[in-house]
Amino acid sequence: MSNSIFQLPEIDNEPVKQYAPGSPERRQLRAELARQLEIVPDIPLIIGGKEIRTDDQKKVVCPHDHAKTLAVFSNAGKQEVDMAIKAALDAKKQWETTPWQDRAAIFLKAADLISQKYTYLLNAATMLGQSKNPFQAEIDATCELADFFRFNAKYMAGIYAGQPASEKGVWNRLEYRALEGFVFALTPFNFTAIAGNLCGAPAIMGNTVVWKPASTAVLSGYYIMQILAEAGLPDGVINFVPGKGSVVGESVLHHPELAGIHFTGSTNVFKTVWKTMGNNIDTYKSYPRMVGETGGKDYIFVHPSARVAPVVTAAVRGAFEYQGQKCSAASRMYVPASLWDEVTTGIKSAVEQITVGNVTEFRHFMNALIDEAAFDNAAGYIERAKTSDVAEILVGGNADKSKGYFIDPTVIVTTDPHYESMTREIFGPVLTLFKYEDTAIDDAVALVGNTSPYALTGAVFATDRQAIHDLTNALVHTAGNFYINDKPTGAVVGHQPFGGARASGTNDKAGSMLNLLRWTSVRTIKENFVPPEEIAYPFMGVDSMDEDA
Ligand SMILES: NC(=O)c1ccc[n+]([C@@H]2O[C@H](COP(=O)([O-])OP(=O)(O)OC[C@H]3O[C@@H](n4cnc5c(N)ncnc54)[C@H](O)[C@@H]3O)[C@@H](O)[C@H]2O)c1
Ligand SMILES: N[C@@H](CCC=O)C(=O)O
Repeated sequence: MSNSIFQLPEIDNEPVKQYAPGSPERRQLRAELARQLEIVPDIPLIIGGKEIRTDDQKKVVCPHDHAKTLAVFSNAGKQEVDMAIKAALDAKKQWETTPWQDRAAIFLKAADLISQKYTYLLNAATMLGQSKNPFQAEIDATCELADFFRFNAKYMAGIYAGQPASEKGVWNRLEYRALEGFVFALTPFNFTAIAGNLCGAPAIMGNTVVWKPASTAVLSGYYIMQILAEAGLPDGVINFVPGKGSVVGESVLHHPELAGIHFTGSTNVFKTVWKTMGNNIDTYKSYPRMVGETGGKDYIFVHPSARVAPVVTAAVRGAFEYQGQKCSAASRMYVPASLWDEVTTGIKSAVEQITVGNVTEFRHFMNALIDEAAFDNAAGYIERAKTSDVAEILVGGNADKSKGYFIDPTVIVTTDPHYESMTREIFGPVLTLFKYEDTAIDDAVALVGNTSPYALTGAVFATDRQAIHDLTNALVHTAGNFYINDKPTGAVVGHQPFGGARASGTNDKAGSMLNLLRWTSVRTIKENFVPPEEIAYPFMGVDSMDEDA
């Protein structure tokens, strides 16, 4: 029985633990890292709550030490993907009719498990498997994931409270149904929180999910599944099927009951998925919802009135935190000639202080790139810049993959605003600077919008209020997350809903009500308490024959 309109508990952001020397959290994290380095979990597929293993075994390795196997996992084949779809469809009836407060309670409990009992488990798995330092793991695997789960409960309740007006004698209601069918969550390697949210957001709205994690993030994904099970998520609501994208995609994208895709990853993969779905449109029972957050070529634009110290900090943190493997990472920067020497000197000297290394040595600001393909791609840009006529390396430029996939933070300076590292997403620790003449500022502003197809994040630095106003207007379509005097990374759930447009995605704003709205299909119900019994309209009741004459 639930004869109440329940209020959720107060929802707040998870505080960030600092891991300072001597702190208890630092000790506990170290112990958990050591424990995880001693074991090699054998990760199964999880379908309908059952653990399933296949002969197609793969490894999760430490990016900072690629000879070290962290876990082994089963890859799904077609048969297992079909089982996962069936499990999602079987679980649907019960889950979509589960009262909203029970769905909310499961995710609120999961958030508490993430932020307390399992914080070191998830943070350590994210550090070792995805190569994050303690701070980057904490803001991702603990804070952002717990925030997504808690704020989604709040947004769900807010959506459900949205009801229409009713005229006298009538009750109009909106029923926020789950989508008809199952949702496919296709998740990237770089944020444990994003992976959890791409499954969690549709699920809290009553949908059931087939989840294909990135192969390099299977370990943290597996722990999310275990936490959700402990929080009470029924079997089959989320089905965990690591596997090759094309194999998993083949069954899922051709299934008539595909109700939506919740994707985060590269632009090319999303376009491929979209094209496949477009070609299959006659197969589907409904028009599947397409929600995709994709790549970026994020900028920092420095106005001549800017203060240099914050620009330097934003450039270094924005470009090199997590080795530049954030879709939001600053990767191109426009600097006025009047500030050029000061800005480049500041960036160079800050970058020279950065060390790159093993995640278990807490002194490093940066760690390894996720895998060899990511390493080769970023190193390629650096090597080409070394021999380019229009580019040179200001600082950095070393790369070594012999033990781990390490690349030094690297700053390229170019005289060509359309040079390849100004236009293409690199997804590595490479920042490119372009100097503009102060007198040609309008041309430089125009470059921001027409240099790359992306429009994810961007930052402007200025102290002149008119300049801030003008830049905000001139750059209106260049970024879905626009920052004034701050770095373009580090959006917080409930504070800066996240997502971009153009080639950067459908801009359905993760961490907001706007995203959850995509996972519901509304039924409007009109109930008439006094149904009319007359067929004739009132105007037909004439007073006399004269009136019609
Ligand atoms: N805009 C955002 O919010 C956001 C956030 C995080 C990451 N990203 C983007 O994600 C990318 C990095 O993540 P990634 O390397 O994991 O992305 P990716 O596109 O390589 O992979 C994303 C997911 O798609 C799967 N996949 C790959 N090829 C597939 C195919 N042909 N069919 C079906 N599935 C396939 C992968 O296995 C993975 O699970 C960057 O481009 C980054 O900008 C965007
Ligand atoms: N939401 C994150 C980026 C996610 C993409 O990788 C940020 O704002 O930095």
